[in-house]
Amino acid sequence: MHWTPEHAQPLNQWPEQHLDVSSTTPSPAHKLELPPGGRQRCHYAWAHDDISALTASNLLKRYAEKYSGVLDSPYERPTLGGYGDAAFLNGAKGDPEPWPGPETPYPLASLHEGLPGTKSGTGGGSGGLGGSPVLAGNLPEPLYAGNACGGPPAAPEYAAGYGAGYLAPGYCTQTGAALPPPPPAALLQPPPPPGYGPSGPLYNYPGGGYAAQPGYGTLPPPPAPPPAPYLTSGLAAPTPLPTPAPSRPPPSSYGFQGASEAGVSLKRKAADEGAEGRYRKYAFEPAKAPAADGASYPAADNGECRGNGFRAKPPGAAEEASGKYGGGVPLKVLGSPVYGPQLEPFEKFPERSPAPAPRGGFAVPSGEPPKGVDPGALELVTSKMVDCGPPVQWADVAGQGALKAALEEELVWPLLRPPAYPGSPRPPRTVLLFGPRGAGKALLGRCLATQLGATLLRLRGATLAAPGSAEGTRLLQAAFAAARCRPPAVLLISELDALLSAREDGTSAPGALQAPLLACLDGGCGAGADGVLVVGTTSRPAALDEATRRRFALRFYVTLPDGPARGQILQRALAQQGCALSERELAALVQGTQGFSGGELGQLCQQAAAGAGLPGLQRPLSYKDLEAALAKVGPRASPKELDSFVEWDKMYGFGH
Ligand SMILES: Nc1ncnc2c1ncn2[C@@H]1O[C@H](COP(=O)(O)OP(=O)(O)OP(=O)(O)O)[C@@H](O)[C@H]1O
Ligand SMILES: [Mg+2]
Repeated sequence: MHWTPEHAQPLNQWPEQHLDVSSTTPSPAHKLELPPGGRQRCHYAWAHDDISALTASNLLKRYAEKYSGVLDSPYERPTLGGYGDAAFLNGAKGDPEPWPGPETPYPLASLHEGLPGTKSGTGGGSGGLGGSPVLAGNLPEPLYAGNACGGPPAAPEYAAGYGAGYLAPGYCTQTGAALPPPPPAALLQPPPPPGYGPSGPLYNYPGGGYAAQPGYGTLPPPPAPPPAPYLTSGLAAPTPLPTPAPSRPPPSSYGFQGASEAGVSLKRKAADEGAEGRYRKYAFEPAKAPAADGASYPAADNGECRGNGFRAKPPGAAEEASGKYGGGVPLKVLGSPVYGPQLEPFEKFPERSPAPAPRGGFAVPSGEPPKGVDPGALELVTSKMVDCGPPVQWADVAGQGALKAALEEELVWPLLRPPAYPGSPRPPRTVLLFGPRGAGKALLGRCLATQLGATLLRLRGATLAAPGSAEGTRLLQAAFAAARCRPPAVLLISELDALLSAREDGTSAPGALQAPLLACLDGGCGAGADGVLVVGTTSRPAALDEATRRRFALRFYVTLPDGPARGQILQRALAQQGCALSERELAALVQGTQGFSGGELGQLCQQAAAGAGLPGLQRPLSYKDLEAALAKVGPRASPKELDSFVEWDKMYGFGH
């Protein structure tokens, strides 16, 4: 390029013409072919001459702001002298050494194309000065992105495709009008994507990704790492974030039924494993001599249970601590008070203490004497229906380990523990035990009363229904009233089906006590009543209509005793008669009594004693006596009947 008259224009007009940001095509005249050093000097001389003191002051101020942003940025910057504007600031005065610029002439066209608002000849839009790595990458001059002003190339660790677009080129020499606003801090401090650090391999962003950027002021946030198809070959895709671990499902409720099923099943499995398991207290007590008071199963919960809050107690301690059917030690351990004072022998209700202490959710006394109840019926109930039998501990029930654990966890514990907070689920107040006759349903009902330290009232459906509907209703109401009057109380209604007398078509027979029963269940166990647990038992669960069935919050199948349980029942029953069979004989007897219920096993022993003509136990029973009795006593429950229990349990039972 040669000298033209244009260059003879006054220096103060040159910037308007040659740095016009609206100019689209650089004039060839703008290109200087001076040696780099001389060109720089020339430029700076023009600028220095053109800028007034005020403008210089403003520029200094603006650049000071800009540099403060750069200094704040976490990026490692090139040395200050590497920026063209540093040279601009220092000008000819402060630049001691000549710039180590390239030897080749520097094209001014690059400066124009990099200015904001400059219409590129290729239609690429304005990327701002060095704002587009794509633009920089496409330029034939490799040093453009690093320094458009003839300075040294950008720091080598800042590859043109990465950080250079944000930093170095944006600070090249510009007039005050063309200066872009300082880049936002977010742009100066974008954390490099994983695997794309400044010293990492060059990453080529897609061209379209930067072309639309109008300038620093409106730059979008740094782009996220693109998907794998955009990656250059050999560049590993960013490591995907590890999939977050699935959150645990929230607990459904804090109710007793919300207990972890796995935990429950484990416990029940352990209970089934026998006396060595964690729930040793569920193990049937070995045969013992008859108790001094004549009770068949002396209370002896010395199962040394650990971990469920109930502790073993020395024989007789339960009676001493809490009287008959007192909760005793277990209730103390649970933090519930002992239900001792009212638990006298159940010939009559004892006198109530004037101000009973609160005893958990189950033990809140009604405080109201029964009203509207026939006094005669009430007297009859209190004198005849209160159970005075010995306490029954879990260990007194042979087998049924899973069922016992379920009853304790889902019924006894929630009843003994007061609600954790207002509005917490109300513990169940009704439970239905169904199964073959003599399977131990009533025994379990008595055990529940013992565990709760509750007064036990026993009703028989057949007895209530016998005198007629009116009389049966009076007795039923009196029983519920008596239970409410003296909480805690367990109302054990055996042969529940006898109260309903359901027909084949599902309707009730005339004179049945279904309606009074439902009314009593709603009133005696409803939300307004506390301290009463109703245990209904039946060997005909199919006779229960839906309304009655729904009134029982829990429904458990009481199965026939299995082999080990049969052996335990037989051992204890025979021990009471002074009979000690050898292991082989006992095993044979257990084998021969398959399908027997606990009640039928007791009948077998009685029959053996009667057949041997030994009412007074002159001699111990022998195996032969039992063999002879086996010919007369057999299991009553047919396989078909047992199947029907299983089916009903599947449909309406709670399993265990
Ligand atoms: N698992 C058992 N362990 C010890 N004794 C048992 C067991 N099952 C039943 N018995 C004994 O069998 C007899 C009958 O038991 P229970 O009255 O509880 O049976 P049931 O299921 O209520 O019968 P029903 O349906 O006729 O009312 C009782 O003496 C009881 O002690
Ligand atoms: Mg019974």
